[in-house]
Amino acid sequence: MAIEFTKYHGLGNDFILIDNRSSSVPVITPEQAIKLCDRHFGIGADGVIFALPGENGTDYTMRIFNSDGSEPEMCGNGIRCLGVFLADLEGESRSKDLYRIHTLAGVITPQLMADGQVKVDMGLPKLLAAEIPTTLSAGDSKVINQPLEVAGKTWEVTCVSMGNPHCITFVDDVAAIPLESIGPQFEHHPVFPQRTNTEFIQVVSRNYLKMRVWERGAGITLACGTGACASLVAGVLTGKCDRTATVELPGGPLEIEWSEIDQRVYMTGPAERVFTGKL
Ligand SMILES: N[C@H](CCC[C@H](N)C(=O)O)C(=O)O
Repeated sequence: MAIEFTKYHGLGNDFILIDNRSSSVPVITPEQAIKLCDRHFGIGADGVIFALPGENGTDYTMRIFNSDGSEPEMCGNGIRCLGVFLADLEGESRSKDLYRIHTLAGVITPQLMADGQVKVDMGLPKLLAAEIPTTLSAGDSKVINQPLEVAGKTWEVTCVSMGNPHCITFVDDVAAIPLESIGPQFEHHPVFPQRTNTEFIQVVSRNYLKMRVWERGAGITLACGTGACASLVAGVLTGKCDRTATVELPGGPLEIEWSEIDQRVYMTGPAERVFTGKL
C-alpha cells in the first residue's frame, strides 16, 4: 500500500509529514523512519511527523520520530509545519486558523497568521530539576549556571524543558564552537538520563540572540524551535536578555516571547511546503 507524504521545513529544520487521521493508514515504525530520514538512501529529513486524530477534546494529535528513530515529546518547527499541513489537508473545508494539538508535552496550539507565519503557544517552560531529566542538581532548585565537564572543559549550563530537555550554554562566539565533536558529548552525558538537546547562545543584544544547536536524536540542525524557546527562557533566568527576542538560527530567525502575563512561551516563525510524494 502506497503511503503519501509531504515534505515541509521550518527554517531548514525539515520533516516528512504523514496524514494518519484515518486508522486505515499505518503509522510507520521507527526503523522505517530512520530509513526515510536518510539523506542519501531515503527522502532526507530531520524527522517524521504524524497527524493523528485528537485526544481529550483536541483537534489532532502529533507524534514525531527523530531521524535516529527516537520519539521526542515535542517539536517547535515541526508543529508549525503540522499546522500548515492540516490547513492544506482541510483545503476548502478548513474552518479555523488555530489548532489544538495533543502532544507528549501537553496541548500545543499553532495559529496560522494572515502574513503566512505560524504563531505557537508552546506552553509553560519547566525549570526545576525535578521537571527536567537531569541529575545536575538535586531537589527543586532551578538548574541555572551549573558547572558541567564536557570535552575537558567546565561549561556553565542552564537546563530548561519545553516538554523536551534542553541544555543551554552562553558563549562569546557561536561560530567557534566545534559542534560536531562536542555535541554528542553533551547529548550523551550521564547527567542527562533521557539525553538532551544542546544550544550554544551568543547574546548580541538583550533582544537578539544567535544560536547553534546539536539536537537529541538528530544532530546538527538548521533550527530548533523548542531550543529557541528554552534558550530565551535561560537568557531571562540568567539576566542576559529580555522576555521578547529574535533568536537567529543558521536557518533563519524566530520571534520568541516568554509572556509576563501567563508565563507561557510564544514562538512565531515560518513553515514551508516543499513537495508531496508516495512511499
Ligand atoms: N530533537 C528534539 C525534537 C525536535 C525538536 C526540534 N526540531 C524543534 O524544532 O523543537 C528532541 O529530541 O527533543
